[in-house]
Amino acid sequence: MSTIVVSGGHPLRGRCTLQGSKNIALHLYAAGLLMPGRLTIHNAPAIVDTGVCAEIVSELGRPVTLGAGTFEVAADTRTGREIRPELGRRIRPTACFAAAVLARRSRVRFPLPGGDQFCDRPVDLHLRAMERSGAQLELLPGGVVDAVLPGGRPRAFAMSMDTPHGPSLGATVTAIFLAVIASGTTVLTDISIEPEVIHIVDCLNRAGADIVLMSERRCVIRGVAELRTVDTVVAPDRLEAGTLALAALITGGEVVLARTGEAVLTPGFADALTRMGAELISGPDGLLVRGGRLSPVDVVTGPHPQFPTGLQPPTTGLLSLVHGRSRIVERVYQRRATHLDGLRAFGADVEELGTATVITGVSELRPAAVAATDIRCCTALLLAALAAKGESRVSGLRHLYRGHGGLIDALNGMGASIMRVNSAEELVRT
Ligand SMILES: CC(=O)N[C@H]1[C@@H](OP(=O)(O)OP(=O)(O)OC[C@H]2O[C@@H](n3ccc(=O)[nH]c3=O)[C@H](O)[C@@H]2O)O[C@H](CO)[C@@H](O)[C@@H]1O
Ligand SMILES: C=C(OP(=O)(O)O)C(=O)O
Repeated sequence: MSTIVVSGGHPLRGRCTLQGSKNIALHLYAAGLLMPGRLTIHNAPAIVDTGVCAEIVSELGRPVTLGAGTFEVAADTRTGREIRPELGRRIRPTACFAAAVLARRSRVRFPLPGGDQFCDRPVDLHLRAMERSGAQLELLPGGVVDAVLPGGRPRAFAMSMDTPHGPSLGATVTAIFLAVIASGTTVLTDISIEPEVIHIVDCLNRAGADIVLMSERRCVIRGVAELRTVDTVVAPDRLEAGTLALAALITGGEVVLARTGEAVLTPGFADALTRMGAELISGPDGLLVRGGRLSPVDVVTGPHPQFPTGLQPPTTGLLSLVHGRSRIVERVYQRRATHLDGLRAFGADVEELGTATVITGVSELRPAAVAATDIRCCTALLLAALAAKGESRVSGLRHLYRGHGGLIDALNGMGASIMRVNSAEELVRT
C-alpha cells in the first residue's frame, strides 16, 4: 500500500484533528528508558516509527504495550544493552535511545541512526556528548558504536550544542539524557529550544530531574540519583498542522485545525502564511485556515520559532502555484531538495540556487506519476497531486507512514479523493 492515486482539483473543506507529534513522541519513548518504573505516554501517534521504537524499547528489557493512542512501557526488570542495527537504522533518534541506556546501564551498543537521508546528517555531537560524560567509544565494523562508561555513571560536563547549521535538537536531548543522572552539574550552551526539547525537559523535571533552562539558550542540569515515573501526553504535531494548512491553501479550500489548547502553527510558518495573504482565524472550534489570491514570499528556515525545515518542501509545492517569484532558503540542513524533481514533473518552475530554491508560480499543475524518497518530499508531492486536476500517482508512501498515521484519511475526510493501491493493483478507498 505504498502507492496512492490522487484525483486532484477538489477544494478541501472541513475540520480535522491532529495526531501527537512524531518528533516529540520519539524522544519521549527514549526518555522512558531513563525512568525505572512503569510509564504511560498518551496521544502517541499511530505511525511506523512508533512501532519501531516499541520494538527497540522491548528488546532493551522494557516490554511495550501499544493501545489506542497509548505507549505503555513496563517497569525495568532486566538489562538489555543493545539496539539491534536493523531497528536503530530505521529511525532518527537512535543515539538518544543509546544515551538513555548508557546513562542507566553504563554500556550500550547501537548503530548509526537512520531517518530521512535527504543530505548527510552526522551524529558527531551526540558521540562527543557521550565522550564528555566519560564514555569510551569504539566504532565497530558495519557502523555500530560500542560505548562504555568505565566509572559506571556519567559524569557532569560542559558542552556547546551548536553545529555549522545551528543548534542540534537530537544532540541536545542526548546531552540532557546523559546529564540528568550524572554525578555533578552539567552546563550546556547553544542548546536547541525546539518544542521537542522543551517537552522532554518538562517531562524529565516532573520525574524529578533538575534541569534549568536559562536565557540565551543555556541550560544547567544538576544530576540526580534516580528519576521517578510520570505519565505524559504528546503535544499535537505542528508539522502535520502545517501540512494540512498548506493542503487547504493549495486546493483553494478552507480547513479548521481542531482546537488543541496549544498554538499548532510555528510562529515563523504562521507569519509566512500571513505574508502570503492567507487568513488564520482562531475561533472556539480551532484555527481556521483560508486562502484566496496569495502573494509570493521569501522564507528562510531556522530553529524554533523560525520557519521549520520540515515545512519547507510542502511550502515549495504551494508556492509553485502562487503567481510571481518566491524564494525559500534552507539553513537547518546543508541541502533539502529531494522534492524538486517530483514537483517539476507536475509542471512546477523550481530552480535550486545554492541553498535557495527559487519558485516562479505557474497557473496550474498537471497530473503526474512521481516517487517520494523521504517524508517531506512525500508531503510536497502529495500537495501537488491534490492541486493538479486529474489523476496523479505518488509512490514511496512508506516514507509518509513513518511520521503520519492518519493524514490520508484526514484529507479524504475533507473532500480529497485519495485511493491506496494494494499489491494486486486494486484501488482501496479507506
Ligand atoms: C526525530 C526528529 O526529531 N527529527 C527532527 C530533528 O532531527 P535531528 O535531531 O536529527 O536534527 P538536528 O537538530 O540534530 O540537526 C540540525 C543540524 O545539525 C546538524 N548536526 C546534527 C547533529 C550532529 O551531531 N551534528 C550535526 O552537524 C545536522 O546535520 C543539521 O544540519 O530535528 C530536525 C531539525 O529541526 C528535524 O528536521 C527532524 O524532523
Ligand atoms: C526529517 C524528518 O524526520 P526524521 O528526523 O525522523 O528523519 C522530518 O520529520 O521531516
